[in-house]
Amino acid sequence: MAYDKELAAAIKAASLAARLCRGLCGFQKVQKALLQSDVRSKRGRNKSPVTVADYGSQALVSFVLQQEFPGEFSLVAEEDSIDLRKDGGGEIVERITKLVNESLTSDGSYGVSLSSEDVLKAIDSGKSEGGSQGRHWVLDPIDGTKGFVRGDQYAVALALLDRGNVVLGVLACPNLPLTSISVAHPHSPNNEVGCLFFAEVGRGTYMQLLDGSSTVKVQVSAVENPEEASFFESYESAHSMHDLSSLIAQKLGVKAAPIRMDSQVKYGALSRGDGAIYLRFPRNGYREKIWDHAAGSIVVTEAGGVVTDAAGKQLDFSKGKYLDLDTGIIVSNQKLMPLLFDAVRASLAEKAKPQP
Ligand SMILES: Nc1ncnc2c1ncn2[C@@H]1O[C@H](COP(=O)(O)O)[C@@H](O)[C@H]1OP(=O)(O)O
Ligand SMILES: [Mg+2]
Ligand SMILES: [Mg+2]
Ligand SMILES: [Mg+2]
Repeated sequence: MAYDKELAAAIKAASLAARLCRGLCGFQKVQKALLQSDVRSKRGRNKSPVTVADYGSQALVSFVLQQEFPGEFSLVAEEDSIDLRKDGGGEIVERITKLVNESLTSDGSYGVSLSSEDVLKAIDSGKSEGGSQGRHWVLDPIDGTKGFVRGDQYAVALALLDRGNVVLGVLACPNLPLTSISVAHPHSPNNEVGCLFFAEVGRGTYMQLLDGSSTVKVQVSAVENPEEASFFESYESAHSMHDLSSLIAQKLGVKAAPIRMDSQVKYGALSRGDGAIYLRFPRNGYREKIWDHAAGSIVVTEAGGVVTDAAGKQLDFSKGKYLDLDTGIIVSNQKLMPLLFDAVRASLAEKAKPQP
């Protein structure tokens, strides 16, 4: 219907990018494990890691979308080529170009080989600022780079904004087990892994294997009693305040220990009912980016869930690269949300009180 062609292209682009990442760091191909030289620190104050796979994934998704939609094209994406163009970047650019070309050859649809400059240009076409007018693709080429480097969870997250609203989202999750993850088995190394979630506005959320087979419609958990609910939060305590989540969980009466996981895989797992709540409270001063929540939020809302900030407001993706938020992001099903919201408000008030 309205966005069918865009959704098909997004699934193709994210699947190819996931294949590129998997070749470097997957349970199936551990022999091709990430080399030390493949991981860099970004410039600036926030020296977050970036790898050849982050760049390769962004180049590939950008190239595929531009092939599928020649003409007007706008992409808001996490990475840029500034560090790659610096002296000494040549070798890493060659590695990225090789990875991108191997992925394109394995797919066979485009019959081209990209030069290093083509790859750098593809990465840089993600410089759009987004906004409330027109259509913009939104990409996190690897969401959860720290998880990727550790061999844990990560996602290729791609969404489309139309006049400021997220209208479709795809989350490729190469390390997510096909069956439910739980507190007891957060990693399930013996289980088959690799899922892709996709959602289009008004049409529900689906999960399939990364090869495109076995598509099923998914729904968030129907749990109404907080004592039976389990909750997700960041693996990294620097990304979200674990002490605040545990206070909220305690006030709510949640019994289970938190399931700690990297990236928007949390939204995917929640959309199929693996847990009932996701709590995210970044430390003061951190500004959330749209590419960290656009795909995940539509995957959850189309599966029947609710995603708001800590004041209960819907996330607004129309303001450019950043989300303008009150304090944090909370996600749950319709039934639990009022209780969760009360527990969040009470916990924030308690934390704000001066300590005796
Ligand atoms: N200091 C930070 N606080 C919160 N989130 C961060 C911080 N630094 C990076 N991130 C981003 O948070 C997301 C990971 O969230 P989670 O903690 O849920 O795994 C990623 O998008 C990561 O970026 P990146 O895409 O570079 O990995
Ligand atoms: Mg990053
Ligand atoms: Mg991210
Ligand atoms: Mg990223």
